[in-house]
Amino acid sequence: MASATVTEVLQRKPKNFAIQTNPAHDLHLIEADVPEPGPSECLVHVRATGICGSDVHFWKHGAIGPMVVCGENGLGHESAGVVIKTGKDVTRFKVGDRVALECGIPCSKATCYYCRTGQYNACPDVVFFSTPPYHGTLRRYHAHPEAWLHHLPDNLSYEEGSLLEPLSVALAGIDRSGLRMGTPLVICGAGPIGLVTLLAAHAAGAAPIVITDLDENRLAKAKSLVPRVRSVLVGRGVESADLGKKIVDTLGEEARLVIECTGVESSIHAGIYASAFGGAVFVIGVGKDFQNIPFMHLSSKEIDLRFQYRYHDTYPKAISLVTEGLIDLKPLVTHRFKLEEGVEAFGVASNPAARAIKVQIIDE
Ligand SMILES: NC(=O)c1ccc[n+]([C@@H]2O[C@H](COP(=O)([O-])OP(=O)(O)OC[C@H]3O[C@@H](n4cnc5c(N)ncnc54)[C@H](O)[C@@H]3O)[C@@H](O)[C@H]2O)c1
Ligand SMILES: OC[C@H](O)C(O)[C@@H](O)CO
Repeated sequence: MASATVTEVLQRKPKNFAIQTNPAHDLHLIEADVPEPGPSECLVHVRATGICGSDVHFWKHGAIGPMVVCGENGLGHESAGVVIKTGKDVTRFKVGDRVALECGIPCSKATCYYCRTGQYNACPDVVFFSTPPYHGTLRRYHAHPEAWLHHLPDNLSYEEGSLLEPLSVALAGIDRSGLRMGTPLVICGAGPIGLVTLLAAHAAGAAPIVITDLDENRLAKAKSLVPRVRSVLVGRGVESADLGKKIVDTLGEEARLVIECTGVESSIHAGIYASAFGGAVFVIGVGKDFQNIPFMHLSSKEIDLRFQYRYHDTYPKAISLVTEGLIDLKPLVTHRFKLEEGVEAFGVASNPAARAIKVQIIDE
């Protein structure tokens, strides 16, 4: 079937709706201009965007650590879509190509140590769409540098394309954590990041695996995704050392690796107490600016406490893992909304009673 031209698409859907927040925590739908792609950019009709916890955080709290919402700020960075127009220097994409958007655009200068050495997630001049002051990709039309678009194989839906972003976070963490086949693993938190980490760790051969959460429904979801996972329901107010012991009992041994996906201090502590001598607690979750650590416990058990910040070079790997059938991201999507219903979608994503895992905003 011939691809629709930009004129046809814009005739059918002329309004470039976007979801924005601001320092007054006012989440709203706006109509933005349709951007003209630069010479090395593609204009993308964004077809699917997942709502991330950080989007909710920017809306409700106005900041994540040093990233502070200072003005009108468009949200969304888990997106996939179709190219509807190309800049004059674009060589790898044509109109009609289906793409996943990698939303952190580093400076890529040879003078940038981090870009030069491949650690582009550390580029100090990165433009990360949706992180203030940059608008996000939760909009109908978005101009994206061709270098940071990835071809979406035919057997991957736009939704799966958007889920490559949280999968990227998990893959980056798993890669740097040194997880191996047979590593006894604990995953703290069964939100989207914990669940994607579970899928990836299962595919990578971690065994046995325990996952924790405060929410029984999320643990049930984990079990439905990976039946062999063992779950620990975290009671509020339980001492972290006691919880650590319960996790060890459930795992059957002390953990060689804990991948922490909540950023909550007590959960990090429980992970530390569940670790073996020489083990590692690898923190993906983000949380309070200052947190205490059980210093002498870490010291006397030589437990490494390490962190992950976004990702680099994960999209091609993520695409292969999903295309080859090792990781199925589809069951993570629990709710779907139209772009025009974006504010309502955020209401569901931020309401625990709605039991959402991944809320998607779809624009046909
Ligand atoms: N490092 C990075 O680059 C990066 C990237 C993406 C997301 N994140 C962070 O990862 C974390 C997880 O993201 P998400 O989208 O899954 O968030 P989420 O809030 O949807 O899920 C967190 C889960 O942790 C559970 N939880 C809370 N306190 C707990 C406790 N004490 N013990 C066990 N479970 C507990 C919650 O019930 C929830 O299910 C967030 O902090 C997010 O900001 C970090
Ligand atoms: O996956 C990317 C993360 O959600 C972002 O780094 C966010 O936490 C702040 O921009």
